[in-house]
Amino acid sequence: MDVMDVGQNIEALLVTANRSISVKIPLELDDGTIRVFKGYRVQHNNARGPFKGGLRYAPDVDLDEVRSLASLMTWKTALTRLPYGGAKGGIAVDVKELNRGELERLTRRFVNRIHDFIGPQTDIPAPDMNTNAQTMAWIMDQYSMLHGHNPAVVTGKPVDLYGAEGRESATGRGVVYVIEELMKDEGRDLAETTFCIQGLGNVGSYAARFLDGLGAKIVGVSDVSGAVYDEAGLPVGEILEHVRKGGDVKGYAGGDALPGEELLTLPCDVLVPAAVGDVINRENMREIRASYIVEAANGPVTPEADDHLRERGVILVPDILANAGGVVVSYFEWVQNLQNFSWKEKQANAELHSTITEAYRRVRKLAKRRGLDLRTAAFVLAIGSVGKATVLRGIY
Ligand SMILES: NC(=O)C1=CN([C@@H]2O[C@H](COP(=O)(O)OP(=O)(O)OC[C@H]3O[C@@H](n4cnc5c(N)ncnc54)[C@H](O)[C@@H]3O)[C@@H](O)[C@H]2O)C=CC1
Ligand SMILES: O=C(O)CCC(=O)C(=O)O
Repeated sequence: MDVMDVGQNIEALLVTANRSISVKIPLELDDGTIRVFKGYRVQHNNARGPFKGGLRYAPDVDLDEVRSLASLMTWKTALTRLPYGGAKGGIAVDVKELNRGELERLTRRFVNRIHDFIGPQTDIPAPDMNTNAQTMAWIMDQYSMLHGHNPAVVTGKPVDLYGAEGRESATGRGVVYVIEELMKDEGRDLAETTFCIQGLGNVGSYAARFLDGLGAKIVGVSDVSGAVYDEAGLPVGEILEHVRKGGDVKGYAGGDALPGEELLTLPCDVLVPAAVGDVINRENMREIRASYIVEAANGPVTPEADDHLRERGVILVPDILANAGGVVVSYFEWVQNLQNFSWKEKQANAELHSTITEAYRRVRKLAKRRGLDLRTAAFVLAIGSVGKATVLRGIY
């Protein structure tokens, strides 16, 4: 906060979440067992508009994690100038332990617990780790049973059910738009640049596909099962097809198989962590060999590792910029739902390109002007914008 002109009183307003919701979700499994899950929704700030942010299903989800992810959403929507605040939610559950019907009931019961706190002008959830368009369809349906038909309560829905063309690929596409700008600024040719990507879920797989399409050389990829490396470049299309059919990276036969965590320290020019948080940390920060890190995941670099990498001259594009493509196209979906109108994917991609490259340009310009790293510059812009909205609305 000290590189910004944010007064202490405003600072106190910005660091605390507006509302933190924790709920108990009892669920009867198909075999008759009763399990009790914990669900969360943290609404961090709505000075600039309704709360907005994803829902994640993972065993280690807790209130602290959701709280910090919710604040990232506030800065992300501000940086990209979307008329939203920030929120995040989740359920502490291992999705592999539940079947489809059980997951549907869990999702619907979660909505029953939080429906009074969400809504198209209040708080609009979206997909994140281990949730997808189907999860969003269940949320829309359950919310509509309680409040009347209302597709705009959630984004990232299936295209056949009020979803926006382009939302599924938007986060990975945005990551690649940012990489293209970064490479231009750094005077590098994508075809001569090597990439390692951690995570081949929604974000990582689309980022890999689009980078491959641009002729970039992807030398390493990983998922929770393991990593694969080939310094000559991996056959990305073949790996993605293997994953699409339900396979994991460990089960892929080509390239050199490695333990998953080794992906992060492989020799490459650009490292794209696109999986979970805190993976680049005190344990491995000295072994990172990439010159650039593009944070496709939320919070993949701990503050200590961030300081260390900055001192070493590694250029890092922060999550609130690099992975903002998802929420940008979520915004387009929301607008289309409110207008009962739908755009073609080409339009969504073009608007995404201009929104994200414009945000990147503003960050890069400020960083250059004030001698800041890209993360600090992005936070200066985002926090400044939320602070200004807070003051303009008036505190009483
Ligand atoms: N889905 C979206 O639109 C957005 C997602 N994000 C962030 O991107 C990241 C990934 O999200 P999604 O792709 O949606 O999730 P996902 O659930 O579709 O995929 C997650 C991927 O990470 C892998 N993974 C999990 N733990 C791992 C580990 N310890 N090491 C290596 N790989 C591991 C999984 O095997 C899977 O390939 C998360 O941090 C999420 O918050 C950010 C913005 C939007
Ligand atoms: O699409 C959205 O509304 C939010 C996506 C998200 O959770 C994120 O950007 O981290």
